[in-house]
Amino acid sequence: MMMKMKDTTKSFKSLSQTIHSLLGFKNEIDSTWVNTVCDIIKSLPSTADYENDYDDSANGRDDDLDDFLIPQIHGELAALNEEVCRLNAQRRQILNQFLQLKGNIRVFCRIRPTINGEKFIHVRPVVPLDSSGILLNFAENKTKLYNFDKVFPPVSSQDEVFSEIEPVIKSALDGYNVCILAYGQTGTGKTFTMEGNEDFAGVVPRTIEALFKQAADSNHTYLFSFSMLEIYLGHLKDLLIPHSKKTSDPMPPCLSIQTDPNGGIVIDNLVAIQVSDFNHAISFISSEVNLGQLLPRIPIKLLVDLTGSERVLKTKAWGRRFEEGKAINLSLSALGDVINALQKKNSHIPYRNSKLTQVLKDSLGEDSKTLMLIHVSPKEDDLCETVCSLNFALRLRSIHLGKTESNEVKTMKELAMTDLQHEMQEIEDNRDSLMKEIKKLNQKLDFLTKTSSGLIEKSEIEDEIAKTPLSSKRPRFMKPTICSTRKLGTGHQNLHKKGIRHERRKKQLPLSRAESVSFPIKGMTESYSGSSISRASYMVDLNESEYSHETCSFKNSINKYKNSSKKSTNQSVHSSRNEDINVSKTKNNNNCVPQNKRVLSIPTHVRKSYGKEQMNKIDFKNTKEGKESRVDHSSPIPLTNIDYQIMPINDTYHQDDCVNQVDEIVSTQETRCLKAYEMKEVPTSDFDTSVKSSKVSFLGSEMKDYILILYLSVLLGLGFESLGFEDDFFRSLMS
Ligand SMILES: Nc1ncnc2c1ncn2[C@@H]1O[C@H](COP(=O)(O)OP(=O)(O)OP(=O)(O)O)[C@@H](O)[C@H]1O
Repeated sequence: MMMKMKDTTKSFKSLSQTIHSLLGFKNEIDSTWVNTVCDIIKSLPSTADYENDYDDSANGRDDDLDDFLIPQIHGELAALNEEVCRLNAQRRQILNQFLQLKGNIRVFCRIRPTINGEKFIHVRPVVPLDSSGILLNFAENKTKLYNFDKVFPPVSSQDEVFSEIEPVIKSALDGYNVCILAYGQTGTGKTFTMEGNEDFAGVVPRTIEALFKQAADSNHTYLFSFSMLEIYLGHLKDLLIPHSKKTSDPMPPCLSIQTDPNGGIVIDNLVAIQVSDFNHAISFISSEVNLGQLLPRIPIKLLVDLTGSERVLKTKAWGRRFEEGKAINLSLSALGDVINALQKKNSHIPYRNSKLTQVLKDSLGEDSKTLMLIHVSPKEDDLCETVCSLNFALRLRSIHLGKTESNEVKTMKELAMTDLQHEMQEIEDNRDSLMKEIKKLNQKLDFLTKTSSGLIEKSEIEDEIAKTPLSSKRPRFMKPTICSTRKLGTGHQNLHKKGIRHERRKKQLPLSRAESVSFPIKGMTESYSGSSISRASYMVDLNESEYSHETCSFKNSINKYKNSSKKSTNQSVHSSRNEDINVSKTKNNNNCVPQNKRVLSIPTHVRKSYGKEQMNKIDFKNTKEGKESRVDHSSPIPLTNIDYQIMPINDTYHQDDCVNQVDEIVSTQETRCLKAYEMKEVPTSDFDTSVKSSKVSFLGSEMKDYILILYLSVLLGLGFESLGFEDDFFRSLMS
């Protein structure tokens, strides 16, 4: 405790020196205000305390205890992992039993609701009876009953459809081949079911999400890769390879269907892109036929959106469309034959009759789970197509059912399935809680092993810090001292602690500036105005010579602008604290800049306060009327590079005496850095035309002075703001 007090007092003692040296105001500034600040800080709990505590606990821990704890945790982990493996195997087995009871090949039927004011003239041609039956009114007083494994009536939701599919998706991660096919006439909702739309996500995005979630929850590492294959007129096409537009473009490599030594199907030359997360994966989904592949050694070809199954004659197609129709029907018929033969357990399965069935060979095999989603239209006009689709389904189903089951058998089956479902849920819950325990123990183990070897991850410490009450954190006032120690060359913190602070700043900054930062967004079609940027956070970004904060701000601003209403051109929006840096707007889409560029301009009121004379000293290269100034930030920027982008708004910065006192501090390094920037275009609507033609060197001493003062003020402002000293205090400091 004494140690802590001593350290903290030392920091406070150096505070006045720090402030004096930062400002170069040694003689002018009355130290009473510094003492006042010190008193306030003393009364506040400090994260220095926390960090000392942390260090104490890390350094002063009993090594013998570690030696005892680490093997004990290893033992616990091994036991838990074993139990998880056991539960996984049990769950896999039960899921498989459940799916076998349900049927490895199942046929569902979804009836599209009426859309766009569709009306029935006579009777409804397709009437859902219950969860598995459909009544078809195909002629006056003539009906036919069709049974399915599941019927989704027009009112059924995407959720309901997916809940039936989900167990099959789970079994894909258990190593079973899975194939989900959407079949039906054009316009019956195949794409709606498979892809859905923004409001009603379909099977594809839900499946991908479920796969990633399940992979994340499991204690195995999965590698996902994506391929997209289209079968058109009997030819294979890789949808991940862009279409060649010119004849001179190189031809994409030929795709061919091969069989690997294990009997699995491999498409030679098909591009497979490794996907890291859900969003990455989903960005690839847009094709007619999507074949997903899951590695390692668990190939699943799923989510197949088949082309419309309508009869060629009905469509009155000719030429290429006729050929298309023929090819589609041939492959669908071949698919029916394959499923038919599989259901009959024939010794010969006619996979080779079409490219579609060749590609799907291993997904339609004996151990695979296949779901066929038949889509039908509710319209009378489509009755013939509906009959065709239902008969296609019937062909698959009738064999599948073989001997009809008695009601008793059906009920028993259902009861058994419900039991299995409960059992599975219980196992999953148990496994989840074990996984949580494993995670905790792993964290503990990491901490122990790293602290005993002196390696503590920043993030772990951050976590610990985040857990401590806010009041125990060090006020941000102390941050400028890091900068000052750097400037004065008296840095004493070890890298580890610097890392903590840097990381912590990263976490804190967006909070302090999320409301006030904006950058132009690529692709914005409307003009918008940028809002002011928090000087404090901005300066810290540059001070660290890093752009991670900037990126974060940029993302914030993108989100902000995505959500915000459009604002008028040339209107500068400022944060509540009259911030000093203004980031301008683009006027039209063409002027939008890449993400690594920022558009900066000087708002009218700043220009006014700055004065024409000072503005004339700015060297705006390539200035053009009506356009924006562009600054390339793609290369790292040293500490003071920001200089000529910052325009002080607050009049207090204009005091000449301040300017004179900091003059000598402006280094030649800044001059060099300034040249790294190119300010190409500046909005001229409010500008004096003399600014445009001005080629006077920017490095006027007054400008440099303003900039430096602003910089120093910002450093101090960081701390004062945290202490509750807002602008008033900041201004009084400057004056
Ligand atoms: N269950 C549903 N609920 C609401 N709208 C639906 C539903 N099913 C289909 N639709 C709508 O019907 C229209 C046709 O659906 P969709 O494009 O999915 O048909 P499709 O069978 O994929 O056609 P194609 O074979 O031409 O690709 C779309 O506007 C779709 O939004």
